Amino acid sequence: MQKIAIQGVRGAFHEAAAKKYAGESIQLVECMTFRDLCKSLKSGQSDMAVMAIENTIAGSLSQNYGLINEYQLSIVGEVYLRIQMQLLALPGVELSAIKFIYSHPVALNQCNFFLDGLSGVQVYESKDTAESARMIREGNLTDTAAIAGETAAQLYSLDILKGNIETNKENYTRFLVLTNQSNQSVEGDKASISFELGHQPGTLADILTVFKKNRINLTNIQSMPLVGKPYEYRFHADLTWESKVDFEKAMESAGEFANSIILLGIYKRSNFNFQ
Ligand SMILES: O=C(O)C(=O)C[C@]1(C(=O)O)C=C[C@@H](O)C=C1
Repeated sequence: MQKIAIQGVRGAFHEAAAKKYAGESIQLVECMTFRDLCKSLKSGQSDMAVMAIENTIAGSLSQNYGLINEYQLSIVGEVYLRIQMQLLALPGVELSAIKFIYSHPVALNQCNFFLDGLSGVQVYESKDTAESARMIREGNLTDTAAIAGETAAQLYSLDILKGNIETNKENYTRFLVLTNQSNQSVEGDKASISFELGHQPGTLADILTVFKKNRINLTNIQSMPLVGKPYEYRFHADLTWESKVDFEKAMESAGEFANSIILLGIYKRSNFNFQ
């Protein structure tokens, strides 16, 4: 059975993403931080890892781009999940009794509109949505609610006090599937790369022009600070193409413009517009 590392515990959105990618029969390796997830992969404790990378409300989980580079991991796939957030509490507890709300910071960020409308409630960041739900059940906390998914409600026998509290219904999280072996799948039609550029005028424009000329579509570009080199950056980009030859040519020319360029993985693109 495949051992797949996730950030969080059973019932977290990461579990749903892992199962969407690899099927129901997997062995979950629960990691409480994204760094622990990378360590689990590196040490061989897990065969694959699933890592949230961007959300359509909360934005990018920028520290994760840094971790992928730091641990030299490869990307073998991507998964999109529609995310619906529920306010969960012990059965019988009413909203007026809630004094504390716990959830993962990215999950809280997706519910700012709902949270802003509450008064007299303290909101705390926790490691995980499902873990917050479990804490309420195990501690029998009658003044506390968790923001988590429906699966967590079922698993920890909690009621939904308020359903679908995400700020916008078009709420999707993109997860990356990572391994410790290099990956350049021949069937892939999407790639993730990271590169560093010289600090001269036009270097970013030059490399982007290479992609444009070779009909490569950029689906995302991020910059991450280079530690120890203030105000210098490493870029992470996701690329798609119609013809693989275009991608190969683009990578060859891009190499001339970048100080260093790393192919993090070629994989099959996935669609967020499912249902
Ligand atoms: O706490 C969870 O359930 C998670 O799987 C984490 C996480 C994230 O890191 O973005 C995953 C999906 C949602 O965007 C909210 C939280």
